[in-house]
Amino acid sequence: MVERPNRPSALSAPPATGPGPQVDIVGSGPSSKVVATLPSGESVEVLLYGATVTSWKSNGGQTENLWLSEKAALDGTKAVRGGIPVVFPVFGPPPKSGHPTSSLPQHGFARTSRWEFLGKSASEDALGSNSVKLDFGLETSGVSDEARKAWPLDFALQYSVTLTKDSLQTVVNVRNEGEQSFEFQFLLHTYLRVNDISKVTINGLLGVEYIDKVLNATTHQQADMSLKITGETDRVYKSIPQDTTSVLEDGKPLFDVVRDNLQDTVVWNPWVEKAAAMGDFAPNDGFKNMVCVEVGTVDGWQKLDKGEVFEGGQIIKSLL
Ligand SMILES: O=P(O)(O)OC[C@H]1O[C@@H](O)[C@H](O)[C@@H](O)[C@@H]1O
Repeated sequence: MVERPNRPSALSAPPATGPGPQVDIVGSGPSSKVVATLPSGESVEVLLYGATVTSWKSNGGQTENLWLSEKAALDGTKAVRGGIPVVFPVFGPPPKSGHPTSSLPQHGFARTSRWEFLGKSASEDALGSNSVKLDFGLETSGVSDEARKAWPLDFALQYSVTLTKDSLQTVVNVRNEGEQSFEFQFLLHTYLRVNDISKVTINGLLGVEYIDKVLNATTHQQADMSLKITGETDRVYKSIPQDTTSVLEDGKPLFDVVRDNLQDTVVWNPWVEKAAAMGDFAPNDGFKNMVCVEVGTVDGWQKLDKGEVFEGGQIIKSLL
């Protein structure tokens, strides 16, 4: 073999590519869901009804990070009690009258509409770690006649759910497809699973102003570094400067919830009486195993003119 002095050195071999993520559509009709599993075992399940994430497992598939009620309706008859329902175009009860959302039900129609699965894209980083992104779409033509009549505006939502080994990213893209401008609110109603609510602390809200819905919607300021849940809690933290809200249990970090272009966060736990009053909340003492940390834009309204787009979302890191 002729030796060439300037022979290029051998290119390093590309990393061996193992099997990629598995994505399946399971079930049929209103119960259809998309299930994605990484080769390392982590998984996510997204019901087409509401594009509701109903399960997210990390640690090779051994740790469920989301709380889902044992009585959650998963057949498209009712918004899912648990997981990550998508709230759009209004948060909470709509303004009583005089606003375009006034005739809509609490939390709008996105969580009770059937979304379309737009497809998956998988990727692998330099270290061979996989991720998978699932895209879902909902537009004006996909909502019920009732919802369209109540909010007759042309919109398109794209919702992307990306699973990595230790995180779940959920991002929405809202587009005004019509001639008229519109206003909306958006929120990701995430039910995080915890072992014992009495040991949970929530950090990252110090100094932030909040509306306390349990105290007649009065305004307060978070004075303690750590928020503890010791009773019914329903607070809207507004315009939070720091982008991460951390959930700890027994002093150990459980989750970091990182907001992207969403300024507000609702912290909700129904506690004993409210939990018992909800027909789809089970078991009754399930409130001990969950806390909702709901990122969103719900203080005031986002306005989109014709053709404009808004994008916002979260990354939840499982730190267990
Ligand atoms: O029962 P729903 O409509 O799912 O709402 C649950 C809770 O959702 C929270 O986001 C609200 O702040 C609470 O006031 C509300 O009770």
